[in-house]
Amino acid sequence: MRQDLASTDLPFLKMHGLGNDFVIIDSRGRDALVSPELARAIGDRHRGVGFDQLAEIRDAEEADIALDFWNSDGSRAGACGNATRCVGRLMLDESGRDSVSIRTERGVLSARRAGEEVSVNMGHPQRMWDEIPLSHPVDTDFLPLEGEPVAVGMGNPHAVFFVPDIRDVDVAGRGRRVECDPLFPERTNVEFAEIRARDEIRMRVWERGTGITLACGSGACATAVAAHVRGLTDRTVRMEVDGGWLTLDWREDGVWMTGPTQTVFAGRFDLSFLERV
Ligand SMILES: N[C@H](CCC[C@H](N)C(=O)O)C(=O)O
Repeated sequence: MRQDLASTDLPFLKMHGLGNDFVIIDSRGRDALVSPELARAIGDRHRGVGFDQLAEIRDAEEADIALDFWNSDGSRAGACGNATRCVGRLMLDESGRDSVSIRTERGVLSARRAGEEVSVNMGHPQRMWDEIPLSHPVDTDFLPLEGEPVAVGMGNPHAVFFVPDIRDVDVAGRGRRVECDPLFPERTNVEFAEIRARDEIRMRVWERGTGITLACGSGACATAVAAHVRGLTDRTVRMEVDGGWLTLDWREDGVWMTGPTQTVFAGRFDLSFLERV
């Protein structure tokens, strides 16, 4: 029976960047196949495979590839820095080049080798209330919420709180509440950051549509931008997240993020799994 199904098996790759974990499906040469239902089914850590985000690779005309991102609740994410670095790693290895271009909802991003690690230019941060987006005009440097977070868009919305001691923060409780605050019409990702030095930040994250994750690349970029905007750090910082360390560098051409990537395993979904979706 399984052999009859073999031709309809769907291969995927499980990768992670600092424990921010992804299922990657390569749809080059065919139509996109991921739907909200399929994303939810694969994203279920008990009945499916489980992931923080699903990334679907697609053909692109103006870049080497295009990438679509899905959260485990079936919603779309406009940006996903760590998955961009992971797929960047695949494309750098596949092409043998030092740089590849990746089209995402927020534009064409560039991924480069950085020794054993991968750097991605996540583009310019969005600071206008309607770009992020927020529901009405407010000071994006000090949002009118308890704790006065900074609002930053990196192709997806982020609210960054500065806290004296990260160990005292109820990330799930506060994250869940802020994610759905009416100030954010498309909900928001929520970061909590403790400044350790002008070049070092400790950050924990609650991701929109996913919950607590060990790392969030776009969230790390948003946090570095927010800290610099508030005058707390320089333009280059090292950031410790639950899954390890990233380097963020806010340059003239955008926010560069550098860190490790890892392939966990290659798997296949069989037709019976897909038919249950
Ligand atoms: N983990 C991702 C971000 C996912 C953001 C997603 N939760 C959203 O709805 O915007 C990253 O490395 O940037």
